[in-house]
Amino acid sequence: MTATRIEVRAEHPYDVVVGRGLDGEVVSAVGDEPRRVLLVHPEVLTDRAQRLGDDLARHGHAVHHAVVPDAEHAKTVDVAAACWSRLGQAAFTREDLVVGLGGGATTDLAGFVAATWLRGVRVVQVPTTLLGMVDAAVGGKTGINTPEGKNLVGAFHSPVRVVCDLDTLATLPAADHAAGLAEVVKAGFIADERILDLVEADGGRAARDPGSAVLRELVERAIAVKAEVVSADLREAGRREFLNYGHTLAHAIEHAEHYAWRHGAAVSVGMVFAAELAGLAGRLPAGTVARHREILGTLGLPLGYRGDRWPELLEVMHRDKKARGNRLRFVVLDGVGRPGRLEGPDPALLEAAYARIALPA
Ligand SMILES: NC(=O)c1ccc[n+]([C@@H]2O[C@H](COP(=O)([O-])OP(=O)(O)OC[C@H]3O[C@@H](n4cnc5c(N)ncnc54)[C@H](O)[C@@H]3O)[C@@H](O)[C@H]2O)c1
Ligand SMILES: O=C(O)C(=O)C[C@@H](O)[C@H](O)[C@H](O)COP(=O)(O)O
Ligand SMILES: [Zn+2]
Repeated sequence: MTATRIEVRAEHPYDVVVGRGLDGEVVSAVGDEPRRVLLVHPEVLTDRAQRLGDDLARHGHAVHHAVVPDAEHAKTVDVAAACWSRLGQAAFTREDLVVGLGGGATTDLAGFVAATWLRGVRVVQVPTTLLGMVDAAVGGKTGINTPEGKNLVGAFHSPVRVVCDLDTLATLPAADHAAGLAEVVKAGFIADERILDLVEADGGRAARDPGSAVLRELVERAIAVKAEVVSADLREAGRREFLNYGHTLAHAIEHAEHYAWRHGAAVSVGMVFAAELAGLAGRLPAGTVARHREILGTLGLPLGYRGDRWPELLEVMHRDKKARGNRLRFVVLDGVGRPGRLEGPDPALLEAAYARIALPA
């Protein structure tokens, strides 16, 4: 099956390549001249990293492996510093490259290391989770967490290519697959209703099948949504905020759970909350609010969170990047494909919306 190429027009244009058996796309993105390559990956992907590293070495590149902690544990200043040390010891120059191989946490870290080393070296992103393919590795947002919150330190740094090899999804645990579908559904609600129709068609079965043609269409559609938004507003001066649908509450939940929750699971809860908020504000019909619960529920994603944690969540949400001064700002929908903002909502409205998703402790 031929690969699909979706272009992102950022500081430089680059392709997101979707297909199967795509290691050659990584090698060609690194280029013909011999380079030093830092291949950043978690231990769970060592075999895959070894194969890719050998391939790069056969093409004359000097490959250095940086094995980083799994999942969100990778997104710390200590791990970034360990990567900078590897780059320094191997005398990486501005001609050399970083390759991020892994889920969104790994590609966020690898992108951040590339953004900061010598004030910016090239990065090739090779996402191995559904979430990484449809969202995290695309668009050049890179970052790490601090004790105060998620993604509080980072940089916009576009990759030179994103290589989405669907074969890698065969080993992805079902819960991580579902988490990725949450971001796919997000793209559907903000910009592409066909995504929602596809998920609904068979009660989500095809979407949950990593080998299905439906999943491939969902992946390509979600990437197309992100590529279009990022091409129009790379640095989030306006429209890019819509990609943050559901994330204001989601990031606070992840923080409250010390990152034991998957990002996509938290985004699912965050979208239900945002839908309830828009419903109570009189902006979204009850049927569309219910559609959030139906679709996300079908995919086995959570729809609520502990009621007793509201004060803590509210405090953390004030550190959201969309907040201005003491005013919270939420992305809400005025309909499917019609995202907008809710600025400085009345605290009673927020609490009422939260009451609708609150679960017993
Ligand atoms: N930069 C962005 O625009 C952006 C967008 C969305 C999400 N994110 C970030 O992405 C992260 C979440 O990404 P994620 O959901 O990919 O989680 P993750 O990176 O934590 O990966 C999930 C799990 O899957 C494992 N894994 C990865 N590939 C595998 C494979 N092929 N087979 C088996 N196991 C595999 C990982 O080791 C990990 O345990 C969060 O940190 C989130 O903030 C960033
Ligand atoms: O690309 C974007 O822009 C997004 O907001 C995509 C989100 O899915 C993603 O989780 C992002 O990392 C959140 O960004 P942040 O700016 O809120 O840290
Ligand atoms: Zn996200």
